[in-house]
Amino acid sequence: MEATKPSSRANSTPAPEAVRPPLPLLPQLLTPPDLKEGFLMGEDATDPEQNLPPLPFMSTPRNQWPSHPTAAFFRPALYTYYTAMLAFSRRLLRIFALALDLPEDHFDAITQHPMTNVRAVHYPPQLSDADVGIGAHTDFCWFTLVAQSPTLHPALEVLNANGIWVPVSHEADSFVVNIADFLKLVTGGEWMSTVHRVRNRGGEERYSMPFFFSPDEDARVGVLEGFRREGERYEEFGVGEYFQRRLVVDRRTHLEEGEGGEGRKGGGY
Ligand SMILES: O=C(O)CCC(=O)C(=O)O
Ligand SMILES: [Fe+2]
Repeated sequence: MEATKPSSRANSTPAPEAVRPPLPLLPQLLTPPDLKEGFLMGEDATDPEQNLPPLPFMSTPRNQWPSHPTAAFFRPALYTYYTAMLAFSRRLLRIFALALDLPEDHFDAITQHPMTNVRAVHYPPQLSDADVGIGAHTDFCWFTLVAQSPTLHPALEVLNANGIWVPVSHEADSFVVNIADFLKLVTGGEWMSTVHRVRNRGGEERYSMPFFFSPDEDARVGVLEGFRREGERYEEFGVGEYFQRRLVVDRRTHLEEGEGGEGRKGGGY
């Protein structure tokens, strides 16, 4: 369960400002099914650290920084991380463009003021196998870079093509790179979003800091020319709109949809 899900907006077209609501703290979420707690921050044109031009859909503050004096270190520390991860992600997106036989700057035009999130998450040890840190899902961004704390028992698991859950051990000085829905969408399903989950069953505290990197909220995306199948009709759709739909649809429901179907006319989401 994520505190950011705006459940009351499920049936209404969101006002532009409402697509990405203010980012709340994620306190006291130690209730099943998701056994985790954390702080969420993201792109916010009202935070001077981000140096963003005025953007009409981002005119009210989103990030909610703790104000207690003991937390004074937190905002600069997260911004140091955020700034480095944003630059790194932009470079990685260019590498992915080259890997897709596209000019390296192909995605730059729709990733000018990208939707971004850093989550600083704590997973307490699970007391029961019935609990989960975070249930099976794919991420709805271009890709996610996950820094995870070392635990003897790997807690992050990814689902391979044979339906086997593969544990992802901590490796020093490395990130886990999860390909996510927008890369799946533009490649017509050729690149799959990584299905993953967290089960912290080793008795240790676990911390992770995923960085989620998406296209611009006001961009439109569709299946790339080179990945279209003959005879299929394709449509573009708004990134913010897709994001909103994913926020209000349970992630597990999404996993039941036809793989690679999004972006194809009639595929739906
Ligand atoms: O904590 C992790 O390793 C992954 C977290 C995750 O998948 C998510 O927040 O979407
Ligand atoms: Fe995830």
